[in-house]
Amino acid sequence: MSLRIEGVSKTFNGFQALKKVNLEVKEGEILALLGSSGCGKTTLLRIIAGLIEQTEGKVWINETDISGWPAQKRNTAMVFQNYALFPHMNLEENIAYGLTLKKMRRNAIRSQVNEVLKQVQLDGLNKRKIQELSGGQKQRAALARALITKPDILLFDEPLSNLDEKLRVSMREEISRIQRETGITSIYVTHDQKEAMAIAHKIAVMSHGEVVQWGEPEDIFYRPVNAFTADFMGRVNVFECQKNSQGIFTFLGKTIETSSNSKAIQLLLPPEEVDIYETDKGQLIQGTVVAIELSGALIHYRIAVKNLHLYAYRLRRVKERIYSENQTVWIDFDIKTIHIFEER
Ligand SMILES: Nc1ncnc2c1ncn2[C@@H]1O[C@H](COP(=O)(O)OP(=O)(O)OP(=O)(O)O)[C@@H](O)[C@H]1O
Repeated sequence: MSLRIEGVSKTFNGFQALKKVNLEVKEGEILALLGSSGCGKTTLLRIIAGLIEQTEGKVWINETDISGWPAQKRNTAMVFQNYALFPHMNLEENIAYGLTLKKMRRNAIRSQVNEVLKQVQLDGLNKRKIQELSGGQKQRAALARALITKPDILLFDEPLSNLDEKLRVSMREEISRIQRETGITSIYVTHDQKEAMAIAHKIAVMSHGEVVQWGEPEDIFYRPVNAFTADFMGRVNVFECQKNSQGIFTFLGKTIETSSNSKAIQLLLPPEEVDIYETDKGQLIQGTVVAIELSGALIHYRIAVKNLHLYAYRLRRVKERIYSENQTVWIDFDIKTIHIFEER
């Protein structure tokens, strides 16, 4: 099933939480709604589920306008951060709950429960009490409970926020796998850009109730439309650049080719594109290492160059030369790797 959000706005007592949001999720795809707290992600999810009603706009599933439909008619299922499992029921009863409401036969329920338990790799734990499950297992249980209803649209509301980093990584792989296998069109709310990049076919970056940019993860990461998206995607090295007296934009002595008519542009110099040298090989730019941070297999250098500070990320390999604080270094980058923002 495909999902389309058309000009959806939501106002709560005069406060506009969503402003004319337009989005589309193709059949079988995951769209990540990415944004900081309060930007309207959950509100949009709840509108799709039919838990609240939009002030204006429409929600379409395939070619059907479901805007006025009650939640129970929509065939969506939600997976929550806090699992929302029933503590007085065991695992099997929790998962069967949606089907018992539909008054299905017990044998049919049992076989479907076993099937989804297998899918989320909890098979054999049917009689476990909820409080005897780990955080990761509870999240699998919550997913199983959503899957058993065979929803047209799966809605994930920050499902991994309560888990530690290692478990988050393995669970997002798991969600990806299950989503691929079932092919259920999904929306995944998160404030974590890494999670969004890892899991989604498309990402919508939201701010103050609006979609700032919407596209493939690679586009959003490498070609953010403005400094807000760049910052949200964890991209450092955003600079402003003025036209010189000859009407040319230059950055650290290099000429930028652009057809921009404005007096100033904003650009991103990807930190992974900055090379560092110990000695001047000619045409290099002199700087001083101001700070060094180790981030897993990467070394983040902050380097003072002329009147600005820029970051250079290098892979921390055994053979890699490691520079020290206050060391004079020379840097270089290919001017073609800079990205100029469309919007300011
Ligand atoms: N029922 C409500 N009444 C009044 N204001 C609300 C209501 N629900 C949400 N809001 C407001 O709408 C805005 C968007 O809220 P929403 O929960 O959608 O944000 P979010 O992006 O999901 O944030 P978080 O990541 O913190 O969950 C917030 O400013 C919130 O306070």
